[in-house]
This record gives sequence, structure tokens and C-alpha cells, in this order.
Amino acid sequence: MTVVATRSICEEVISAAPWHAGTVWHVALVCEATSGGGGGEGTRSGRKKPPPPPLQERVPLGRRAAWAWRLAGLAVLLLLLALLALRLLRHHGGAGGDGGVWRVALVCEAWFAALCALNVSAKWSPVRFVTRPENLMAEGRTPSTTAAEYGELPAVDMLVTTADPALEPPLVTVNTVLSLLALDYPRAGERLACYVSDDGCSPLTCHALREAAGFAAAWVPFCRRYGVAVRAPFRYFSSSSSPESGGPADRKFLDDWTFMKDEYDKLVRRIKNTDERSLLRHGGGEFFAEFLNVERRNHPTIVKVLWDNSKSRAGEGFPHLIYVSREKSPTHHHHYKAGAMNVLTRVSAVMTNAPIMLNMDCDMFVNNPQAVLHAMCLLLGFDDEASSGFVQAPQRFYDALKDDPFGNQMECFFKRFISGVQGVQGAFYAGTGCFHRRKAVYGVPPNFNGAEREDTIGSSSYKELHTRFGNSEELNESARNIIWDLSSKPMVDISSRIEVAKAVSACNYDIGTCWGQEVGWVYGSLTEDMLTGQRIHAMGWRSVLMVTEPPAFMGSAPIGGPACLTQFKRWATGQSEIIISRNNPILATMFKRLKFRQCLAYLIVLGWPLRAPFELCYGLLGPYCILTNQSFLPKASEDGFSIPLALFISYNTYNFM
Ligand SMILES: O=c1ccn([C@@H]2O[C@H](COP(=O)(O)OP(=O)(O)O[C@H]3O[C@H](CO)[C@@H](O)[C@H](O)[C@H]3O)[C@@H](O)[C@H]2O)c(=O)[nH]1
Ligand SMILES: [Mn+2]
Repeated sequence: MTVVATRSICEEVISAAPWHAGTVWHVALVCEATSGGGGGEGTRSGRKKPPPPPLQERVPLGRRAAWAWRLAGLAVLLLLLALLALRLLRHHGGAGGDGGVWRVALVCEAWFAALCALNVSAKWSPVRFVTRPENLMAEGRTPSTTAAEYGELPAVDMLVTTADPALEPPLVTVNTVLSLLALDYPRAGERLACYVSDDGCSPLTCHALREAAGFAAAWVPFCRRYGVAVRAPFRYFSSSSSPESGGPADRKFLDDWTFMKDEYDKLVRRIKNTDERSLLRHGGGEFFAEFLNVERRNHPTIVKVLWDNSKSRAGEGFPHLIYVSREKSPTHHHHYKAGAMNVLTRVSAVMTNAPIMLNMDCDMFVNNPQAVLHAMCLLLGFDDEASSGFVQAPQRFYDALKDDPFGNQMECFFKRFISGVQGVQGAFYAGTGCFHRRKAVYGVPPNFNGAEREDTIGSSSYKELHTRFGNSEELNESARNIIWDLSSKPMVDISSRIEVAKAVSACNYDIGTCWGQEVGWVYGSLTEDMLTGQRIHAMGWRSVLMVTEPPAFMGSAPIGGPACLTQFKRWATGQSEIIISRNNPILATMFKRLKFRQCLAYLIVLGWPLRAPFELCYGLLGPYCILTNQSFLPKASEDGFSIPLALFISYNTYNFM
């Protein structure tokens, strides 16, 4: 009885003060331990214990709305087919035409019809998942992961990439990192670790992060004490310019708030007023020695442990912070972000080896401090681990242009399209704001067990692991723990692993291994996210879109025309690279476990760059016909005029639904 009572008290405390969830969860675990693993009275008296409340619920979108959607989509498709039939029957091109424009229109509309068919398939079964983090601490629940024997939630390694201190100023990265360090998670200091990859090899970024670690010592407790909603300081101090604006605040809070604001202003000044040369000459002595005379594209690995929580004596503390600038050499391809992510995966493997990894771009911040708890609901909340190989949060943007004029905020993509794909094999990996199972990243199929060991990824022998993961003993040992769900005690002294971390960050480490192909982030495309997500789906994993209120993460999107064009060019190049490669989704469906309808959904996204010629051509048909006195559609007086008219109306209605 006491256990139950204590637990309900725990829950009350959480609902009143969610920022204390960590401590309370710990209390609940202690309760569970003392009650004999949650056995409770029910089992003792022989009564069947009710199942623990669910961590997630699958909510099909309203039946009527879903049918309205499907019918509208089908109507557009049928009308497009009718238009095509009309064109084929009347191939002379109707009144007054020579047939040329008629044929061009036919080709374009055939493309539109094919795309429409793919879209109808992708959006046919929309699904949404609702998360219930409050149930994580319910009676009788044992998280089913490697950490289970400790009765704890799994550890999470948080991987952040930054590449250019000019385009991605250190202060931006600092805010991303601070928001991650201040996440709500039970015993966050021990179970979360933040790794930053700096492809710019900038002493300024390293300096800024070191300063941030100092600031975090005050910032994290402040956020936890007052349940701060947005934990990226630039956002917090800009959205609530005065703490009184939200109603009466007590004296202590006002004092703390003012102190924190002063400290943040000082931090900003320290970061902005530092210049590289004086930093290398006078600042930090030994600390920056490794940055002396380095070239951005030609330098050895630099690894710095900026904060080691195991050395802290204060309370719960906050996550470790590690800076990594991987080795670069003009003779080795660095594989852009995919290369950086693979290095971070290996470095985190030999240091903390968490079974879950969160990936964030440096221009994003955590907008919901309970994001990891929500993600855990989707990672632990299914009976079958195959249901969630990765959990992706929708990309949302702050200070973005209204109505998304350039289309790079992907409003429609994340609102409509993805909830449909969710009903097939799951959301696409979008490159940031995504929680992966390390196992899935390592190329292990779901529910991999001993029987499959011999023929799928080979035996557990070290030789096999070597060919797959490279020649680091420490990395192979950590991979073995992940692949076969062996529990490993968390690393205590991460500083002792710096040399190992440097070895696995070498620019030639990948060579002759499976990294970049079957293991880690896949090389060969500028949109490594699509390719990597597709490989995980092709192994039979599903994925889940994590929709929370407030949104879990916020990022920034380019707001100028030229910057958007550069971004689009990169995406278009990356997607074309996938379509024409041996990693394309059609082959993955034929020879691997990518579902057929998921393949169609991938084709819509990967075919995006091919749309432009058809759309441009069709758009120019109208003006061309006016200038040459022709018509590419049936005239109002002719039979068949009602088809394009109905198509116009139904297509626009469909888009507004
Ligand atoms: O050599 C490189 C190049 C990029 N990055 C990092 O990769 C991230 C994404 O690059 P960015 O230039 O910001 O690309 P975006 O178009 O804004 O990113 C979107 O598209 C990318 C490619 O599809 C995804 O990887 C991203 O997660 C997604 O946000 C940033 O954190 C960069 O710092 C590196 O670490 N090393
Ligand atoms: Mn970006």
C-alpha cells in the first residue's frame, strides 16, 4: 500500500512541477525496488495484475475526415485520367491546334497523374501517435532495454553537428547545447551526454562551448527549479523580456532571473568579443595548443572533454559535454554531415555507448524540455521493438517567414503527407530532431537474436566485428553490447577514453569497414538523412513521428531567396544521387524489407527535383497558347470542357482540406 501511496504522491508532484520529474521518477524506482520489482499486493494474493497504462496510443485520424481525404484524392486522380483519355482520343489537338501543345500537355499530365497516384497511396491511411510520459513511472512498468536490469530509462547520447563558425555562429551552437544540457530526464547527469562535432575546427567554437559549460552550472539548476519552458537562453530571455509579464512573480525568482540574465549577457560578450588570434596566443595556455597552426581541411583529431559530470559533486548535475573536431586530410573524402555523424557515433560508443542517440543540427534548440520523455514513450511503448527503429520530431522553425513562401519550412510535408506515411512504414528521417536506436544505426535488423546470428551479420566473433566496425577493440566491445543487448555499466571516467576516441575519429578509420554503407550514416548523397532512414526501413524497422505540444524542437530555415535556392540545389542533388544509385528505394523493395507503399512514398520525395521541368513546361503552355492563338484545353463550347473545370475545382478543394 505504501508503494501505491508514494507513487500517487509522485504523480501529483510531477503534475504540479514537471521539472522535478527526474527526482520523482527516481523515487518511484526506489519504491519499485523495495516492493520487489513492482510485484505489489495483486500478485501476492493471486489476483491478476492489470497491465500498466500505455505509453503511447495510436489514434487514427477522424474516420469521416480520412474518407473525405481519400475521396477527394481519388476524384483528382480520376479526373486526371479522364483528361488523359480525352487527349488520347482527340489527338489532333482540338479546335485550331497543330497537336504540338496537345502532346506536351499530355506528357505533363501523365506525370501529374503518376504523382497523384503515388500521393493517394501515401496518404491513404493517416495515423497519429499520442504520447503519455506520465505513464513512464506507472506501477508494473519495466523499460525493456539494455538498461532494464538497473530498472532505469535508457541513456541517450545527444549528437550535434556544426561546420562553419561564420555561417553557424558559435553562439547559435551554444544555445543548442545549453537547451540539450537542461533537458528533463531522470538522473540526466549520468544518462545523457552531449557530443559536438565541429567540422570547422574552430577554436572559437571550442572556446564558446567551454564557456557554455561554465554557464550551464547555473543555468541548468535554474531551469529545473523554475520549470523554464524554453531552455535555449537566447529564446528564453527574448520571449520574456520581463519575468513579471507572465503575472506576479516571487522575490526569489526575480532575483534569480536577473542574475541569470546578467550571466547570459556576460557569456554573450565573452563569446562575441573573443577573436581567434588572441585566443590562440593568450587564452587558455595548453588548452588551445592543439588548434595552433591547424588548417581547416588538414588537421589531426581534437577531442576535449568540456564537462565530465562524474567529476561533479553537486547533486544531479548535468550531462557530459564533449567537443570533437575529426581528423581531416586532403587525401580523404570527409563525406560532409554523414562523415561527421559517423565519427560522433563512434566517439560516443567508446565513451558512453547509450542505446539511444538523438541527432540535432546546431541551428536547432529544444523547445519542449520533456522531449526525451516523450520519445521514450515511443521507443519503449510498443510490444515489438521493430515498431520504432527511430522517432522523428517534425521540423518546426522559429522567426520563419509567414506562409512559407519558399516552401522550405515543409508545412504540408509534415502536416499531411507524413501522417499518411506514418500508416505505412513510418515517418522519414529528416536529419535533425531524431532519436535512433543505436542498434538500427549499426545495421542490425529488428528482433535480432542468437538464432539469426550466424547468417545475418555473421557470428559474434571478433573477426566479424572487426570487418564491420573497424579495428578498435573498444569500439567492437561496445558494439557487441549494443547488438546483443548486453548490459554494460556506464563509463565512469570518460576522460580516460580520449586517445581511443581520437583513434576512431581518424579520417581513414572507415576504409575497409562497413561504415557509411551498412553501418552508420550512409555515404553517397548530400541528403544523407533520406538515405540513412531508408536503409533503416529497408532492414524491416518502422519509425514514428513524435508530435508534442509544444513542439519538441525548433530550428531556423533560410529566409532569403538565394540562400533557399542553395538549399534546394543541395537537396535536389542529394535526392537525385539516391534515385540513380544502387541504394534506390525500388531495389530496396525488391531485395530488402522496404514495404511497397513506403517505396512509393520515398519516390515522391526523391522525385521532387524531377518535378520542375514538367511544372515549368505546363505553366508556360498557357502564355504560349495565347501568343500563338492555340488552345491546350478543350474550349468552353467543346465536349469535355467540364473535365478540366472539375479538375481545377476538386484539386483546389483537396489542397485546402
Ligand atoms: O560537412 C559538413 C556539412 C554539414 N554539417 C552539418 O550538417 C547540418 C545540416 O547542414 P545544413 O547546411 O544546415 O543543411 P540544411 O539544408 O539546413 O539541413 C537539412 O538537410 C540536411 C540534408 O538533407 C539534413 O542533414 C539536415 O539535418 C536538415 O536540417 C548542420 O548542423 C551542419 O553543421 C557538418 O557537420 N559537416
Ligand atoms: Mn540547417
